[in-house]
Amino acid sequence: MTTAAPVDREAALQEIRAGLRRGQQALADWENGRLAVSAVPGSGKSTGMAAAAAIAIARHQLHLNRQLVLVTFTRSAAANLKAKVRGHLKALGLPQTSFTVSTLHGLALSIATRNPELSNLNLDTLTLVSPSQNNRILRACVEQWIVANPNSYYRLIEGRQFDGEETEQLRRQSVLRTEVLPSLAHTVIREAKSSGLMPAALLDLAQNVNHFLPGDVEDYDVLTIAAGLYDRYQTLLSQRGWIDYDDMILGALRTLDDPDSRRFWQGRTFAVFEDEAQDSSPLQTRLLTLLAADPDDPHGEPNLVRVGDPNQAINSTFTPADPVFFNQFCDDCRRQGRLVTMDQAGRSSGIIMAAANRMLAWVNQAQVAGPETPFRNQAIAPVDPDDPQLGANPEPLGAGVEILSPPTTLDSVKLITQRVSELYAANPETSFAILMREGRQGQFVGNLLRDPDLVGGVDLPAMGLKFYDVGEQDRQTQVPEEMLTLLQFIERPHSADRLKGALRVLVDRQRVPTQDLNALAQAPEQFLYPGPLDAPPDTEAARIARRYCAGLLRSRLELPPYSLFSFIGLTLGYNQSELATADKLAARVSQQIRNDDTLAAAIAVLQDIVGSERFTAVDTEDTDSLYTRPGQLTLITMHKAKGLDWDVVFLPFLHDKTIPGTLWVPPQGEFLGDFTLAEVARAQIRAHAHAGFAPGQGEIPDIISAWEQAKHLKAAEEYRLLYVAMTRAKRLLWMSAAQQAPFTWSKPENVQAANPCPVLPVLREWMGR
Ligand SMILES: Nc1ncnc2c1ncn2[C@@H]1O[C@H](COP(=O)(O)OP(=O)(O)OP(=O)(O)O)[C@@H](O)[C@H]1O
Repeated sequence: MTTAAPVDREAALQEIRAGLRRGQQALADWENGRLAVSAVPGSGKSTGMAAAAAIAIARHQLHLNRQLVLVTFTRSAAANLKAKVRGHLKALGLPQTSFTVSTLHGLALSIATRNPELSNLNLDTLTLVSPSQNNRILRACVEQWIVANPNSYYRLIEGRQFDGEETEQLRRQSVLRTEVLPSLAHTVIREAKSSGLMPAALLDLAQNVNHFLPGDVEDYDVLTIAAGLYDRYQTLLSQRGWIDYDDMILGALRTLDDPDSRRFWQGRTFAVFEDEAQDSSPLQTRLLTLLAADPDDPHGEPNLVRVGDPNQAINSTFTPADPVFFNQFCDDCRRQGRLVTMDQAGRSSGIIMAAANRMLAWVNQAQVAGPETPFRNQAIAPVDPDDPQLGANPEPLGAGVEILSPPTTLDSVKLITQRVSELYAANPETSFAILMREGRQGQFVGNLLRDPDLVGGVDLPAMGLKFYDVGEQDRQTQVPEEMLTLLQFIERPHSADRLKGALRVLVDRQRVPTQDLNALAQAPEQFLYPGPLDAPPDTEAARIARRYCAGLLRSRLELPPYSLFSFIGLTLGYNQSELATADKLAARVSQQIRNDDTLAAAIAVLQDIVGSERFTAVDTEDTDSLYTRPGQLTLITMHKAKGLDWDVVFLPFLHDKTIPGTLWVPPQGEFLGDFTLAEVARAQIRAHAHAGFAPGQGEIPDIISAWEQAKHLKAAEEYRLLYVAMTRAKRLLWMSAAQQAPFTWSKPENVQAANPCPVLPVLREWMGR
């Protein structure tokens, strides 16, 4: 027998550290307590975090019962980080069980479901409410609220003025019942719940709202209405035994309220490292801080390392995440000498970083998004000459930054095609992306690019360039196939093939540990229902597999085929969009089996769907690298592009109507006033959540001030989104605003004169300096 050569651990540790740049090393040198790492785009946050994790594991000799908990925002980020940490641990000869990597919700769910009696969440019985079920619940809440609050409802119908005319009354009722109130409920529940506010607390908050308004402005007591809707929502969810995403976090927090449980989790958690910390809600941060605390010194410093870029916070208008919180954490840490700034980035050419810096400085100084500045004052710097990253800060292509204003949006696309063909001809290994603000712009571009005649005869595919339209591909997920595999197992669990198929899916989705599935599947009956004389594999991994399989089989007895889809989605740990796909699939299948509502019929329909071209499963192993392949032009939204990069990035439709854009009051809702109730309520709740976080915050603003704040919030976020988009480019950042642009992107052919986003003239002037 040969033994592996002993690892010179100290040398290996030094080597890992030497592969880091300055800011990353400061992260790797963390020893205990809190640490804030504020990082610029392209600075290598995950590279730094993976190395820091491995070093901490080695230094503190962590193991299965004393682990480092790494938290990331998405599952693919979790997979990437895990692979990096594993690589380091292998080199160090350290146990792979010394750390976990999960998404925040994944972590919360494992804490909550380990002690169902404390969290009230039981993995065997809970159902994650799907988006469409959620919509139905919201509608039900609205109907119940109307019955219980006829006066408030009538007050809304009256709006700012009303002459009592009957058809107008009916129209207003319909707008309120189907649009305004469901949207208010949707926004408020999310916002309040993730800020840790339950309905009663929201009602209290409503008492503090300033109602001194000018005489001509209608007031509606929006938060009281919102609290009423929220209260009903909670009741309906619990009656049905459903949970939403925030309940997972709340369930975990309830578990940690229990002293024994808290001691258990805190005891096995040595420290928490959080990535993308700018995107966490207050509730999520509370969970991580609690977990990171020392059980013997609960009020001492938690071992909590939070890494993020407040300037890339782009979820604040649809989640309660707000860069205010992470900025505050950074400022607190700075006062104690616990702030690391990772300001060197190797991704882009100097001119691209300089353009992003110029944009950031101008937006902050011009106060284009209200009195608060959208960005943390933090410039991106190039790396040192001896930086470990090969080819850091590459030479620019062309001018590095190119800004155009062609006559129409069609001309923009023609210019892009032209530029791509030149650059691709010069170097077929170049990666390209067109980043759009909204999906409909993507459809417009996609349609043009698929027909060379429309774009001046340049035939990119004929030149060999690959084309990846992410919006289009998104529909092709693995969801249908996985559903089919699990339903087939549920239908015939005693078939070894089907059992194995199901186990493979469970392993691939990281529900069940990797193991020899043949050993489990060879005798399905014994594996699933072992009798006293049977000796099925009895490892921990096998027991986990059995538990999942038993849960699936039980669901067949308890649920109609339609509901099995979301149950399976939950079992497989689907993310929100995958759950939405599962839901859509369920709707489609159940429509086709209306007359034969059986599992067999559902399977037959699914087989058709999976077999058809439209739903061909894509390989989602590593979507990031699929999006950024060399020799490919990728069409993707700015939001999705976060975290990725390309040699050449096109930002074609930068008009002021989209960036920063304006908050919109739909015409049918104008009878209420020049605002939307949902945005008003959001800003009011946020003012409360930010109390103590941002200067001057804390008072709950009146309806008019709240609407003003909502506008600033949106503008600030749009500028950050533009910053994210600009910093995706490595060697050429191409930006344009056509002189004419569509009034709405649902009708791209209807163009009218359009102004550029105010950043463009500023950058142009700066370029010509
Ligand atoms: N120390 C290093 N040595 C070698 N390569 C590095 C190092 N640090 C970062 N890189 C490389 O730099 C690139 C950018 O890193 P990464 O994607 O982690 O940046 P980021 O900070 O997450 O950027 P963003 O926030 O803009 O998405 C990656 O290709 C990574 O491999």
